[in-house]
Amino acid sequence: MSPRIAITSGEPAGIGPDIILSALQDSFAAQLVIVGDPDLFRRRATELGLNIEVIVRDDLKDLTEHQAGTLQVLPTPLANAVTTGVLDVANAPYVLETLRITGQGCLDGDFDAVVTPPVHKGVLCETGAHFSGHTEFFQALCNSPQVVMMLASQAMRVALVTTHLPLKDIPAAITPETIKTVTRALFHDLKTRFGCDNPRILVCGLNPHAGEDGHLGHEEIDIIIPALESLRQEGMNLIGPLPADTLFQTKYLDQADCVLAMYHDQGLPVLKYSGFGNAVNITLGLPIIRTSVDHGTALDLAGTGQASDGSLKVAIEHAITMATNAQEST
Ligand SMILES: NC(=O)C1=CN([C@@H]2O[C@H](COP(=O)(O)OP(=O)(O)OC[C@H]3O[C@@H](n4cnc5c(N)ncnc54)[C@H](O)[C@@H]3O)[C@@H](O)[C@H]2O)C=CC1
Ligand SMILES: NCC(=O)COP(=O)(O)O
Repeated sequence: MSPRIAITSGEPAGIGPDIILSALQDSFAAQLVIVGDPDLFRRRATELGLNIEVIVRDDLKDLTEHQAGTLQVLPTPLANAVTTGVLDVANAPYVLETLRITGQGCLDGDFDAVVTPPVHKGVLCETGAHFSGHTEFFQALCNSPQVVMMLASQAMRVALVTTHLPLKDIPAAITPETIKTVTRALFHDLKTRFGCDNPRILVCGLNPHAGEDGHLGHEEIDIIIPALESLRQEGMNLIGPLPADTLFQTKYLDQADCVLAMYHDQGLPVLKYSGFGNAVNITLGLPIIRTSVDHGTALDLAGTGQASDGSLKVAIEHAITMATNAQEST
């Protein structure tokens, strides 16, 4: 049976609904179900001039294979009607509820994977919830000890030791234990989910020039090098730490299955420069499959028809492939 993929609506005022409506005009070999408010999609389709049929599915048993040009929606009500492009904190609980329903549905076996269009982290935090990202939300929901954010483009995969942290908190978060648990989770998923038999991981230093032998910072000598050495004793193929400013070149990337960056803005700008709009964000270390887009809510583009659906299509295709592989391996 083809996999059943749940797709959240993302921030309702942003481009999430637009890219869903646009992407689902294509065919996908899966049952796709949107968890969101059907009226949101009907209104946005009208605004965008798209002719797409919104089918309400109150019962998941009624889901069918995706038909291009249709949207099957598991209804979840918004608090307020949406003004396109304008955030409304009253709708933030709706966004969180769609994440809870889809994450729990994956844990319960109702869905084979969840795909998440972008949410607005700021408006979710305004509810008083501490929301730094889907990655951390699903980690908490699944009670997972260690998750890893990994983005993949045609050119490269980039995983992160730390996720959504203020810059000032990063050095303290780079500990031997974090490096080891993140690298083990990455190594495991590269083998089991991405078919890398003996994953080769290129590791960035934290400081400029990877610390320049201790003259530009000590984290490499005190923490990163010993942690990598200990992981090598476990049989992992690790290269580095290398200076992050020169690591992203073909000579090194061609030797590796993934780059491990120490923090968000060390690795992701390079990946996004090479493939913005066509990359996928995958959370590793979860008991469920979760993929996402490589971009944010782009409130400026919502309702204009100018938002690219490329990354969402890649995220859906990755979720289908990962879910199919998981079905075949059981
Ligand atoms: N997966 C997620 O939930 C993510 C959510 N965000 C959130 O999105 C919000 C806005 O973040 P920004 O940094 O402004 O990033 P953004 O990605 O929303 O926008 C950055 C620029 O890229 C353009 N852009 C974004 N997506 C596009 C698309 N699909 N097609 C064409 N152009 C596109 C925008 O118009 C803007 O010029 C923040 O609250 C952030 O936390 C950001 C990244 C990922
Ligand atoms: N820059 C990637 C990003 O912020 C996405 O985070 P998440 O919401 O997938 O955890």
